Amino acid sequence: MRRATPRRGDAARERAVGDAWNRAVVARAVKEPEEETIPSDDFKPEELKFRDIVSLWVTQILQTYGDKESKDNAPVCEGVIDDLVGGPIFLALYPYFRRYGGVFKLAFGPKVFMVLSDPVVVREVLKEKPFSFDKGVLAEILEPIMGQGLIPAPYAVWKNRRRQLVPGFHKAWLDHMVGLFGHCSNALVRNLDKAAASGEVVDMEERFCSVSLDIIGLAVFNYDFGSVTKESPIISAVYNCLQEAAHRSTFYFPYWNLPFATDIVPRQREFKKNMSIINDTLNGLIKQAQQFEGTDDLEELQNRDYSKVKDPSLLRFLVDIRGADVTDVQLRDDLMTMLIAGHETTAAVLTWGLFCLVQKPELLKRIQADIDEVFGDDDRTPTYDDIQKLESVRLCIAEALRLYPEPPILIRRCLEDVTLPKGAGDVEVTLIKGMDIFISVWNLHRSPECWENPDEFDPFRFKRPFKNPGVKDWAGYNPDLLTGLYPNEVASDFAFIPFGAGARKCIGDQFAMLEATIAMAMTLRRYDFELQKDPKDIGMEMGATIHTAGGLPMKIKRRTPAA
Ligand code: HEM
Repeated sequence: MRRATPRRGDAARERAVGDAWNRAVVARAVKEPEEETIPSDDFKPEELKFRDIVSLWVTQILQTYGDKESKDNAPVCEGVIDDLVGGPIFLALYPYFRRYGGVFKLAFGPKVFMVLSDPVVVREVLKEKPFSFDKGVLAEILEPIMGQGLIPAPYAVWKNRRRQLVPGFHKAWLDHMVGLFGHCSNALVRNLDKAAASGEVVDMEERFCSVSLDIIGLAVFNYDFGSVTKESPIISAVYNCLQEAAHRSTFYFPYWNLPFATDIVPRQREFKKNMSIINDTLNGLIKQAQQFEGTDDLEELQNRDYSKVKDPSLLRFLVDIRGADVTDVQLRDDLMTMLIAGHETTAAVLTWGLFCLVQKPELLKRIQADIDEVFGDDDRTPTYDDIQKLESVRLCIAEALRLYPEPPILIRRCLEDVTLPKGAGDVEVTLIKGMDIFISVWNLHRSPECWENPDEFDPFRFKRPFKNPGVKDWAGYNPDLLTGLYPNEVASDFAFIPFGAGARKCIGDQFAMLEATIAMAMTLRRYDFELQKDPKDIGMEMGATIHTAGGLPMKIKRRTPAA
């Protein structure tokens, strides 16, 4: 099996690249603009991927915005910029959160931004006042790739598109997707049989990336990347474009907008070529879908028998349901956004989930026994009902999302002044119009104020209530509210937000939970795993996101499920 995208090097090299990266961008933040117009030579972003973009959003904000003196009332954490480099920024923010609390202003060098890690405050921003914020610098960096797709889209576009996209994830379609997830996960586990027989070490992160890529391609546009078995030119093009977005963010001026830049500058030519590959493929798929006249009756679409539908993709649904005002460009942007948003996120939770489980052999045995109880020795693919019964697997996925949220930081920019509730803090802070905000999902998910033994992998914590009157107006975690596939922001009163919350919450949360539960259950049912590296060396990458540095090498052994 080969991975569709270039692999990263060893952990030391990862750190070197990341270090150079952070130093280049942070150096830019503290130098006068005229001293430097290009990043230093030691920074080579060739292997940056989508997940690294988050790091850019973070560092971009560090470079561009903030007013230390503004009348926001927030505690100010001052320091030297070097304290923030040398590791992922979201990790560096954790000790400051412990020292300064759930709302503080980080002022390192000339730059300032607000860090929010308090559930009551986060509830206010995401749920109560979602339209007082936009995606700020995140939208600026993603726009050349995702265009006006849902993630970067400004409010006016977002409102329209969200209304059309959400019905696409209806019950009948998700039920049908369960079959697809089983089919693709089956290919994954069959492929692992060879490694189990030969004793070969496999990188499980790579395998999970491939299966989630194949799933998103088929589900969203009925396109088979087949990445479990071969390389894919289109996905390499996607990654290359994301790298270019990363590269662009290190420059002071948008030279790529200069006349002829896309024809003269080699990397701009490359970018243009890759964007053409992606656009040609997606446009071809859109045209193909448009050739067949379907019904535009939403009720009929949502109730159809998907087992009889030739093309059950989300694209097909969007083409059928599209309003007269939706252009092909908008459809392309929607597809591109979903391809990016729905791929590595799911691969990451599977990777970290397995990483945590192999370190707890007793727990792993218990989860495998639960899986055996549902399937016995029947080697079938899971149904929707099975997933409901597989509560402990779902809780493992949720717990992996708590400990390793992807993305670990949500980014916003204030469109108007917003006064925050106090939460665990003593003072009332006002977010000032124009200010950049990091909502630290990482801090929230590991806050000792909200979780017992927050660093412990303990999936069954979600079965126990937790309260802390010290966080004013926080309802605590209530397992009685655990009704859907995972313990969401309602059950945790915004202490657990792996899929975000409020109006801009992830539209693929159910999809992702079903997919991850099936892939995890089918993998654990068939194999035992032995980690081939010291867990301490399975570090995080330098970006603000959290894939492993160097993969998840495992030896695997076929197991016999209990009848
Ligand atoms: C484990 C898997 C996933 C995780 C952890 C995840 C996480 C998130 C988060 C945190 C947000 C909110 C971002 C913000 O508020 O700034 C988001 C938004 C989004 N996600 Fe996901 N996601 C996952 C899977 C998916 C999948 C499978 C799809 C599509 C098939 C998807 C599509 C989207 C879209 C379109 C948005 C933008 C929603 C909007 O702004 O209205 N995600 N995701």
